[in-house]
This record gives sequence, structure tokens and C-alpha cells, in this order.
Amino acid sequence: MIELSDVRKVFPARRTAGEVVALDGVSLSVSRGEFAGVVGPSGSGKSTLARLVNLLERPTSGTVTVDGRVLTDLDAAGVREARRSIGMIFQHFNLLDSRTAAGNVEHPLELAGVGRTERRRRVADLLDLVGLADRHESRPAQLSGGQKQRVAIARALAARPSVLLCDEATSALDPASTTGVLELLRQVRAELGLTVLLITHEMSVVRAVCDSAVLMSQGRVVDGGPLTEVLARPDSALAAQLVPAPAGPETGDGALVQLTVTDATPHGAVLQTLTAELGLSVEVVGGSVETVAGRRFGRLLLRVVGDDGRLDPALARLRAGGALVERTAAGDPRPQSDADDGPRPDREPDVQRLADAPDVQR
Ligand SMILES: Nc1ncnc2c1ncn2[C@@H]1O[C@H](COP(=O)(O)OP(=O)(O)OP(=O)(O)O)[C@@H](O)[C@H]1O
Repeated sequence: MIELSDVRKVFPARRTAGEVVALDGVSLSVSRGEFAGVVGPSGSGKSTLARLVNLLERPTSGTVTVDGRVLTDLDAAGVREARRSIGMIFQHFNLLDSRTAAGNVEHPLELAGVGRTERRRRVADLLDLVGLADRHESRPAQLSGGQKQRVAIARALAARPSVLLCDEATSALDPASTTGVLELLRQVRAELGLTVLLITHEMSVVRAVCDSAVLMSQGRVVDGGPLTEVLARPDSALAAQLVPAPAGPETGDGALVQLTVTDATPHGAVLQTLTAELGLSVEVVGGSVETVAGRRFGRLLLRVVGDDGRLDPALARLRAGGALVERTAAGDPRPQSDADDGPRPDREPDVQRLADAPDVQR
């Protein structure tokens, strides 16, 4: 379990006088065994948030609790000990080039003082778990990106953590390796009962593996929740990024109506009501369907032509019956996300990425 309560992180600005508010009162709760995503534009505070969970950075104020332990109350020795239950993987793997795959996985066990026989046994089990049973002696330079990340996952799991933090863990991988690593993360989450917090800028990653997600903007959590709930909210900025609304035609007769399709909503009845009951002509002019959190989710854009006066009462009635329908404007059917806001005015362009930070696991 991970709990952040009203966390604020202020850095002194690197190049100018003044400060940078990286996190501005963030509260977040991730249940045991949950796979949670953190998304948001560059500079929104995602990496800072990840670094706070294992106290690589101390918050300026607020509390961080992991598995019931308030990390922000611990002294340095307590934090070091607590970090053993928090594994972390990075975009650029952070493997030791001079060591073999087995040597990399073994390293945290050496640091923890685990005996040689037990170390060897655990390394073999871990490399087996990540599908690299035949690559014990390979050095990082001899491995593909996906294989390197598998070694990093095995290393992160060596201390038997209860929480795994993934910071852009698939951003440097090709699509096939990304799929493989994400499947592995789902698998280890299920087998080991891990709580996973995954920082990413890729919505496809969230769609593929997360149960829940938060959207960050300018150091704040601006939207979030279980994905199935988020997607059913018509005004959700996060939903708009997960499954972007189809662009509507610029011109044409009639009204545009957006119909959100989920496993649980009666979308078939909407089409039937509009056509058969109201005698309106309905044409699908755009749409997309995705699998999110293992469920089908889509948005259809309908052009509805006929007696316009009958449309709004019909939509209200359909909504009352659980359908997710709303009138929308051409070309701009949903509230737009802030993903393209560009950098914050106070953003420092060359902030050191978490991937380059000292790796506590090494
Ligand atoms: N050590 C630091 N010193 C000064 N400012 C920092 C430091 N770390 C982060 N920041 C600033 O805090 C803000 C949030 O940065 P952070 O790296 O957490 O964002 P992010 O969402 O992870 O972005 P990206 O996706 O580009 O990595 C940015 O304005 C950044 O410049």
C-alpha cells in the first residue's frame, strides 16, 4: 500500500533565483496489489512523485506511508531499511556493465548480507522468473533492451519488495519488448502480490496494464481513479487522454452526439431509441474502440438528423437509463487534455532525470 498525503516538494531553482514547486499538495492512495499509473505532461511532477515514494527525495511537507510505515517519520537508517521493501526500475535500466546478468541480480543481495548459497539460489529463481534462465553469464552489452529491463526487474525483486516503482520503464524499448516487459510486470504483480506504481507518458502503457491512474498537471493530481470509473465519466480529462474522442466533421446537417461505449452501458439501446423510437436518422461519423484494463471501451461520434427538439429530451432519458451520451461540437467533442500545454514557465530544461539519479538498488 502506498499513501501520499498532501505532499509538497519545492526545489531551489537551478539556474535562477527562486523556487520550483514540483509537487503542490499531492494526495494519492494505491491499494495493496494494485497496478497504478501516473501520467501527465513533461514537468508535471511524475518523477518527483516516484522519488518521494522511496524517499530518494524528502517532501518539503506532507507524509509518505508505505505498507503502513510512515517513511517521512523515519531517520536515515530507518529509511534505508524501509527501502528494501520498495524496488525500482528505470528507463535506462541502470545495470552495472562490468557484471553479468546474474551478477547484477546478485548485487543487492550481497549488499544485504545474504549468504552465497542463498544468493545463488535466489538469482537462479529470479532469472528464471523473468525468462532469462539461459542468460546468467551475459553482460548488459550482450543483451537487448528488453532483456536488460528483465535483468533490472529481477534485480529490483531480489530483496523481495512489496512495492515496485517503474519510472518510464518501457520508454526506451521497441513495441515488442514493451509488450513483453509489461506482460512480465503483470505476471510478477500477480505472482508476488506486488503493489506497482508506474510512471509513464505513454497512454498505451496505462491502457495495457493499469487498474487505476492519476493525471498530473503542474505538480497536482487533476484527475484519477480506477480506470473503469474514469472512463465512464464524460468530463474526465484522463479518459480523454486514454481514449481520445474522435474528431468530428467540420460541416454537415444535424447534431453531433458522442456515445461512450463500455461493457456496462446500454449503448445498443441508444441507437435503437434514436432511430426506431424517435425517427431520427443516425450515422456513425467517427469512433475508436480500445481495450482498457482488460475491458472494451470506445467512443462513437454520431450525426443525428431529424426533429432537433426531440433530441435533448431523448438524450436526458437515455442518460437517466445509464447511457453515456452527450451533445458535442464538431471537431472538439471533448474537453481537451493539457498534455500539449508545453513546458511550465518555471520548468528547468535540463533537470536530471530519475534514470540518471543514483540507484539505491545498486
Ligand atoms: N532536483 C531538482 N532541482 C530543481 N528543480 C527540479 C528538480 N527535480 C525536478 N525539478 C523540477 O520539478 C518539476 C517537475 O519535474 P519532474 O521531473 O518531476 O517532472 P516529470 O513529470 O517527471 O517530467 P518528465 O516527464 O519530463 O521527466 C520540473 O519543473 C522540474 O524542472
